[in-house]
Amino acid sequence: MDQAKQLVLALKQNNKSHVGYGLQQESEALVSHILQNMVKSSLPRFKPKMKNSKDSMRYREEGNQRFVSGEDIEAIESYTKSLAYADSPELMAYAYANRSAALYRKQLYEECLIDINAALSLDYPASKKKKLQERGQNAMSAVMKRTSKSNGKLHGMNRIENNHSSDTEPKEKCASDSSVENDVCEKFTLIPDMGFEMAALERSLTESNITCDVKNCSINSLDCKTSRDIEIPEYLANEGLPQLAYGPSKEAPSASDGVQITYSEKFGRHLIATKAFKPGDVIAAEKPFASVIYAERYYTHCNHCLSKCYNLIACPNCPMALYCSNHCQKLAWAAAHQIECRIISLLPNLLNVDEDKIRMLTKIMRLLIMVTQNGMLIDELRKDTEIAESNSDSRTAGFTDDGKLDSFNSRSALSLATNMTSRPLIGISAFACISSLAVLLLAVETDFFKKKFSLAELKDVSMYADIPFCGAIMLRACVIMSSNCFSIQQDPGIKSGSGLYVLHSLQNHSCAPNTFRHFEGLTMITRALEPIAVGEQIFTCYGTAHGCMPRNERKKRIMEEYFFECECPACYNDWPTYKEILENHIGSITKNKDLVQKLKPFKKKLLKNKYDIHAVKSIIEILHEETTKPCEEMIHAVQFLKSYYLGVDLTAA
Ligand SMILES: C[S@@+](CC[C@H](N)C(=O)[O-])C[C@H]1O[C@@H](n2cnc3c(N)ncnc32)[C@H](O)[C@@H]1O
Repeated sequence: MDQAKQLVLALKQNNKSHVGYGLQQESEALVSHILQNMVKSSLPRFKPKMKNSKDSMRYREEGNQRFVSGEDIEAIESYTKSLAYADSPELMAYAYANRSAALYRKQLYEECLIDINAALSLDYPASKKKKLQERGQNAMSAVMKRTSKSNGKLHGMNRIENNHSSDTEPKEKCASDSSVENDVCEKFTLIPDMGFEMAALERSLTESNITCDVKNCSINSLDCKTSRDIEIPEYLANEGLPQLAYGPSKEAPSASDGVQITYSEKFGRHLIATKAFKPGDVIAAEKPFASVIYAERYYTHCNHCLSKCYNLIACPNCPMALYCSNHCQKLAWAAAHQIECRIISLLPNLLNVDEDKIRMLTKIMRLLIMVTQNGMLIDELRKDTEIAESNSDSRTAGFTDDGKLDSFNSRSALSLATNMTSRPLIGISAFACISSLAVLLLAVETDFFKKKFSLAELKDVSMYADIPFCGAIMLRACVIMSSNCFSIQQDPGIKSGSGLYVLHSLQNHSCAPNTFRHFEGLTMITRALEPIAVGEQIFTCYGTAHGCMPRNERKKRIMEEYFFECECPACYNDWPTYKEILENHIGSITKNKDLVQKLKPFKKKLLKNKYDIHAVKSIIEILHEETTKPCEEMIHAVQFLKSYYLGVDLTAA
C-alpha cells in the first residue's frame, strides 16, 4: 500500500473522538508527505490575476453595453469590475463616473452622488466633468425632494463620509434654508478634485494598528451597515435587537440559558432544551468565528461584512476584494486580507476555476489566519492544541479554561465535529492536497511564516515545523468546515458567503426542524418555530426541508454530506411535500368546528393587522397542541412566522 494511503487510513482509524481534537500528529504526517511530493514535482507557475487597464476597459465596455440595453443592475456590476481592475486613477474615475449614471437611472441618488464625488476626486477628464456635475446636481435635487417629502432620516450617509468626502474641502452653498436640506447639502456636497489617494490608502492600510480581534471585527462590521437600515421593515426595526430567551447560558454565552450542551453516542454533541420555548423565542444569537464571501458575490457584496452594496470600493492591490466602506476595508486588512490579498488572486489560474476547491481553500486559509492571528500566534496555538487534545471528554471538547464553549475562541472553533471516521478515503485525500497547497502558497507567496520561502528551501519541510503544523490545522479546518459551515443570507434567498458559527454548529439536523434561523448583518439568530418542551432536542435544518424535497433525495444528500442516516419524523413517516399537503389539504382542520372556533379571534386580529405576530404565535401554539403533523394550517402559520422575522412580504406567506 502506498505511503499516502497508509497515512490517510491512520487518520481515519486513530480518530479518538468525533470532534476536532486527537489527530494533529497524523494530520501533520500526511500533510508533510504531500508537501514533500509537491515541492519535488514541477508545480505550475503561480500567476496572479492583477489589476490591468485591458480588463478594466473591457468591463467598462461591458457595462456600457448593459447600460444601453437598460440593464442597470448588471451595468453597475460590470462597472464595479472595471473599478476593481483599474490600475490608474483615470480608469478608476471612469468606472465611478459610469457607475454613477446607472445608479442615477436606477434612482439610487445617494449612491450616485457617492460615485460622482469619487470620480471627481480622482483623475476624471476635465472635458467630461461638466456632465458629471450636472448629474450630481440633479441627483442632489432628487435626494432633497425625497428627503423633504419623507422628512425622515437619510440612509447611506456614512458611506459618503467614509469613502471620499473630505472635511477640508469647501462645501458648496446650500440653495435652501430648511434644516433637512441643509443636512443633505452637508452630506452630499459635490467635491472638486482631491488628487489620487491610492498611495495614501495603501499606507493607511499597512500602518493601521487595528488589532485582529474576531469579536471586535464582527461587531464593527455591523456598525458599518448603512444600506441594510433601509431594507429592514419598519415593524422589525421597532422590535429592537433580538434578546436571548432566559438570558445567555453561562456555559455557552451565545445560547439561551434555556439550552444545555449534551453528548450521546447516537447524536454526538447536541443541544437540549432545559426550559420551555415559545414560537419566536430566541434560542441562540451568534457572530461567526470566521466568514468568507462567495466568489460569485465579489462584485456585488462587501468582502468583509457581506452586505449588498452599490458603491463598492476596491482593494488597492488585488482585483478580488471590494468593500462597502473604508472602515470595512481596514478591518478586513487587519483581520486577514493582508495575507490573503496575494493568494486569492492566484487561485483562479491555479485551480482551473474549480469553485468548490477555491471556496474550500479560501475558507481554511481564513480559519488558519484567524486562529493564529495572521501567523503571530502559531506557538500559542501549538501549546493550546496540546492542552485541548488532553481532554478526552466529548461533551466539553474545546471548552476554554474557564469552562465555556466560546464563539470567538480558537480552541472551541477547532473542536467542532470532523466526521473523520465516516469520510471516504478519497475525500480526506482531496482535503489533504488542498491544505498542503494552501500552506505551500502561504510559505512561498506571503510573510505568514515571518519570511517568504523559496521552493528549494522547502525540499526538507521537516526543518520548518510551523509549516506542517499549519497545514494540519488547515486539514482539520477542511473537515470541520465541510460539516459545520452555514451559508449567510442577509437578504432572503441571497447567499452571500459562508460562516463558521461555533455554538450553532452543535445543532443537529432534522428535515422538520423545531427552529429556524435568520441573519442581522453577520449575526445568526435561531428562533423556536413552534413550542419546544423541556427535554426536547433543538434541531435545525441542513438544507433538506421535508416540504421541498422528497425523502430519498433528502436522505441521500444528508448521508453524502453529513454522514448519518436521518431518522427525523418527516423521514421516518415519509411525510408528503408542502405542495402535496396544500393541494390535497392534508391534515386540514376545517372540519374540526371547535378548533376553528378557538382560532377565530386570532385570525380576526390578523385580518385587522397582518403584523400582529402575537396572534400568529397563539395560532401556532394552539395548532401544536391540538393537531398532528403534517397539517396544512400549521404550514401556513409557521411560514408566516418565518416570513415575519426574515422580513419578506407577509402577504405572500
Ligand atoms: C454540525 S454538526 C452537529 C453537531 C454534532 N452532533 C457534534 O457532535 O458536534 C453535524 C454532524 O452532526 C451529526 N448529526 C447531525 N444531525 C444528526 C442527527 N439528526 N442524527 C445523528 N447525527 C447527526 C452528523 O455527524 C453531522 O455530520
